[in-house]
Amino acid sequence: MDIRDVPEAHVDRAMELVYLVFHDNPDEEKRKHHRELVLACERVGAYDGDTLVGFVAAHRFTLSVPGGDLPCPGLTFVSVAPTHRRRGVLSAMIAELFRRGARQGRPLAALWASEDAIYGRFGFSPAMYGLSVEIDSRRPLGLRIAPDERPLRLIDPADAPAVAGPYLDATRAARAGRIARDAERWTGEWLTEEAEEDDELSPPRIVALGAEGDPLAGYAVYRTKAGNDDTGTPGVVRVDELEADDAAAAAALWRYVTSIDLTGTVRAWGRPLDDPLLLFAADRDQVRVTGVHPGLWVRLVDVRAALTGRTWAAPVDLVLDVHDAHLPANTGRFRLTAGPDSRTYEPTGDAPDLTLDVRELAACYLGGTEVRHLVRAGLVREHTEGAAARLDAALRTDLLPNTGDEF
Ligand SMILES: CC(=O)SCCNC(=O)CCNC(=O)[C@H](O)C(C)(C)COP(=O)(O)OP(=O)(O)OC[C@H]1O[C@@H](n2cnc3c(N)ncnc32)[C@H](O)[C@@H]1OP(=O)(O)O
Repeated sequence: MDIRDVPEAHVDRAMELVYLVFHDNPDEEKRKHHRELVLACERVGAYDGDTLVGFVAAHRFTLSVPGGDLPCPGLTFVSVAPTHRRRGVLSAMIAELFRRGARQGRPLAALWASEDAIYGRFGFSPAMYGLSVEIDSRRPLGLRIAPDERPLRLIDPADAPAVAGPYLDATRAARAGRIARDAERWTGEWLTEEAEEDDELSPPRIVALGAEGDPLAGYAVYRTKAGNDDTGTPGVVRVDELEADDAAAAAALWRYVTSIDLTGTVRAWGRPLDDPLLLFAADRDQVRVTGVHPGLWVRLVDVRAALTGRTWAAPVDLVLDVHDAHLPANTGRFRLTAGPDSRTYEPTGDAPDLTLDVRELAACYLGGTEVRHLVRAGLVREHTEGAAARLDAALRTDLLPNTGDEF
């Protein structure tokens, strides 16, 4: 098997492989869109002779980490021909992407997993969890706080990247795990006329809080679906994104989406575990969490660059004994020292305070999982009492990591 770049001339073949393995047969417009997306990606293929039997595309993403941003390829369209499964094709393609990432200064990699069982073995872990929320909006939303009363205005989707884009950049900096979104990603992924998974949904609507000319206090992107009088099914509002300065601004936006005429259910997916809505809702029978799911999976491809590329909430000085089955440079004992202004991660011969796999480090990296919980689960070994708690204190972030940006 030959693992190499997939040239532009082979992109149609690559997409046929993708549609084959995902049981998909998209219309011409979607094919065109996928082609454009993939052309902008890094592309690795597995060739058996001249036949393309494996394919991975990697978006050239930037991910917010505590205190900054790091380059983070976003793996997608991962496909291996049914004739070539379980022969190590995916493993070989991932190994190639890791080698390139480490060489080219991209310390992270990320993906959304189609199946939980696939990616842990490659050192990926869910770095965050998301909530599905459903609100019964046949009655006014009960709130324990007063909503922000500034005016709400609808924004033309064509203006959203310019109006909401800078706002999103600011919220990205405040919450780790979020992908930078350029105008192409806004229009090509978030604001497509038709929702990919449900063609009954309306085009996207964008509502902003704050008078024209004033800075935004928040915005929501949502789509609606008409109800059915015959079956008594209420109309639905699907909230794709809702960002707000503070709880009062969030309350104003949730009140808006729950008061749209001819709808009776509001659904939101990928909400953060610490969503203030769940606390300021007056009636949790009205605002229900209907699911908790793993969010973005992250891999520390270059552990040193990843750990020194984020800021730390508390001083820490610990020896980590890290195991990485795929990237030997990450394996070994390293002393992590970090404080508000400095961070180092250097090889050491000192006795370890914690022993862990690179996969566990990925789970904790953005503050989405506590090291102590992994110690209790038998996945991290604590040699020095209190070491896990000290690492947790340093990893802690004000807001839990979250993104609903699925790719
Ligand atoms: C980010 C994304 O795009 S997610 C989408 C992933 N793609 C799909 O689900 C499409 C359909 N599936 C496929 O194309 C393929 O089955 C893939 C890509 C999931 C796996 O490709 P393969 O080449 O078969 O994987 P490979 O042979 O390298 O497997 C490596 C190991 O993972 C295991 N593995 C691979 N796929 C799975 C799976 N779906 N469930 C459980 N284990 C799996 C293999 O058994 C093997 O284990 P081993 O090392 O103990 O022997």
